[in-house]
Amino acid sequence: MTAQLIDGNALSKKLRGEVAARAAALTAQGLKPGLAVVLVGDNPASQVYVRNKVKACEEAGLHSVLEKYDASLTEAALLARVDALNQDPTIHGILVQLPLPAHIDAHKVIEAIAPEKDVDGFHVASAGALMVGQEGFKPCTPYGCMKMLEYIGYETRGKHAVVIGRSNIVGKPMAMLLLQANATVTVCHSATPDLAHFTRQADIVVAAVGKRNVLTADMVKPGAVVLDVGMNRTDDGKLCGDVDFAGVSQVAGWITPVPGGVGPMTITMLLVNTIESAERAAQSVDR
Ligand SMILES: Nc1nc(=O)c2c([nH]1)NC[C@@H]1CN(c3ccc(C(=O)N[C@@H](CCC(=O)O)C(=O)O)cc3)C=[N+]21
Repeated sequence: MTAQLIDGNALSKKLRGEVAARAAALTAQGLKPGLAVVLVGDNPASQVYVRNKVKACEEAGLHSVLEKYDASLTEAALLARVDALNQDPTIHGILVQLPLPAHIDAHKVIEAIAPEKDVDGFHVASAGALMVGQEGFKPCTPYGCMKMLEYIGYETRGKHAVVIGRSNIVGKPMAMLLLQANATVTVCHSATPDLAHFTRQADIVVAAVGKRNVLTADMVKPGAVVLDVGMNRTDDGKLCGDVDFAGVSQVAGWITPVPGGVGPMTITMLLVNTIESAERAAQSVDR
């Protein structure tokens, strides 16, 4: 292994400590920051993620409410819950865990969240703000990736970044953040004919496809930074990313592991967005 590891757990520990200090200061002022997590159905992966989010809140001194509903919950009932949380002054962030059951229109639910409580950064208003460079919540996973680049002191200006994947929650916002950080950005996806042609030119590769071994050693420029957003399982049930870690870590300069890389950073940035939202709420009360 020649690449240096970008340790998402270590960076998370540092950043969550900062969140905890800000949460303590707000709490002392009489405003306890609060996150509501809404889970519909019994997707086993979602159960684990949601539990991790609630646990992270507790450890950082944030108040959290977990609302669990069974898969038969109607769209109207969910929209009514979101509206109640929008009105609730003890809640500063609302996260509706995805995926939602097929009978519920996820877009409709996300658009129902008040943008000032959209700590996932999934609302069209948040996406639009990111696109035009206005203030708004950044989606947690790409935001966490940018923090990892900052952590290793990586200068993105003038570098070529290749993002593999074009989802609304990772690929597209990742490209926007890198662009804002003065990188030259290429977005590749399932219809890109020769992926390796692009990745071989990249100083930064972000793999966000959801498929194992999308990126192999022969596709990586020596010294490149490789950020692995994938969350997959090997045949024997172990968690793994989109990157062939064993091979790519022989060529790359920096690499994120899975687990212990981007995953914990996603939760960390959720806490950061929530504390930010609570601080904004505190300021609007002060005035
Ligand atoms: N509204 C919404 N917001 C989300 O942010 C959201 C979502 N829905 N739906 C599902 C995905 C997935 N996601 C993860 C977050 C952290 C880890 C994480 O901490 N992973 C650990 C390992 C966890 C394990 O062992 O399973 C790691 O990589 O080290 C993983 C996955 C957030 N998501």
